[in-house]
Amino acid sequence: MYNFDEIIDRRNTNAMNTDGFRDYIFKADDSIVFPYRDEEFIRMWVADMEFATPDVVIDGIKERLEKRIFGYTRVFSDDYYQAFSKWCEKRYGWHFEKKHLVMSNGVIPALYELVEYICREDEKVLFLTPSYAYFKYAADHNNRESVVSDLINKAGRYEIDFDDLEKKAADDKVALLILCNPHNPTGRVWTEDELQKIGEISLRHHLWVISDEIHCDLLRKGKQHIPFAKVFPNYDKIITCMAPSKTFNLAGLMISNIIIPNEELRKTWLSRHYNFDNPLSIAAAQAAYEKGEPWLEELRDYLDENFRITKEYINTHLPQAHIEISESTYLAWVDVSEYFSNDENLPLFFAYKAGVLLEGGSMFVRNSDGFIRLNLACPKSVLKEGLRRICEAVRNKNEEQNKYG
Ligand SMILES: Cc1ncc(COP(=O)(O)O)c(C/N=C2\CONC2=O)c1O
Repeated sequence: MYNFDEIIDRRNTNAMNTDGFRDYIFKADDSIVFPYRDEEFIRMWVADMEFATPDVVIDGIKERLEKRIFGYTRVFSDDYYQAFSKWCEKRYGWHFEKKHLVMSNGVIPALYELVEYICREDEKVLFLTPSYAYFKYAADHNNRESVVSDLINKAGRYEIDFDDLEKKAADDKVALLILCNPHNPTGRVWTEDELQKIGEISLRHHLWVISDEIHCDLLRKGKQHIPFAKVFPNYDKIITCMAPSKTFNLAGLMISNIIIPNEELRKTWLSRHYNFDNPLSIAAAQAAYEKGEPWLEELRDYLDENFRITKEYINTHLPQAHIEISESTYLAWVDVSEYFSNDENLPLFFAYKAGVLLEGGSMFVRNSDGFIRLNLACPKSVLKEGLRRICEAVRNKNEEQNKYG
């Protein structure tokens, strides 16, 4: 019913995806001159999608536009809470109180604020690696120390080293665990047993836990998301971050749901946070939660097929690479270490040699050398061209190496 094969021109939309890659991936290094015009790149890097947001969301925005006044706005009406809370109850069997919900213009801005509100200046932030780099930046921004616990890669399935996590959590100065649930970049969907163990460690060491669940709606068919707070309903030091931004391709509308059950922390948030919201974003998010489910289910089918295509193609054309189908997200995590030395700048190699923009290597804090992360949320025709270019560039590199030693 929905056309995910449509190629949509994003030029002249101020999109990070098309216009921000030199700054973000290559640190605005003007000495790098690529043999590709910007529009010739296949873009598989930043985590937003090449698909139009659902028609029901656009209709919701249009309906609000027709009210024609866009003054100071906040989520006052019960409608928004009803839409989002019903979404969580239906899809995750999880209920939270209306007074616990606060709004943020992004999960990352929320992390930046919450690290400051939760951690004293000499306290530390703990998270699992490889990691989305902004978990570290949230600590750095607040001059709080980061402590990391490396995930263990068991033949492509990442698992938590609970002994190491416990050891790090036992440090009296570690005050906060930022949990990525589901996990970016490995795609893991944590099981109830894993969440139980994480929670037991957190409670034993009196940690605050921010459970960043921004990817929770984008699971492979058959997988089930479990909100961390659902496993520990009586522990009020858990903050849950969810949003329509990844699910419905709305990241530019800057609206996220932050659930803070702890009264004191919520009071701090409400007194310190700039507590106004964009009226068009509220309308978009509410429409998404009320009417977006059919689109989401078709999107999930499309992404599942994109993962199948990607695994098959890489297994065929790069036999020494290793890829497992991610349990969640639209991000494939590919081990290409057999083809590269550890110090290779993978994003630079693939941008220059393949005309593909991707993230990888040291962009995920640590425990990620030799890996590339591919955004598969694009039309199949674009995906296939990107995979063709990636594999051809690696094969050519290999042939050159074999020829010249
Ligand atoms: C785990 C996680 N949390 C938060 C965010 C961003 O939240 P926002 O501030 O947009 O609400 C992202 C986006 N991840 C991205 C964005 O580009 N590349 C990534 O891996 C994410 O992966």
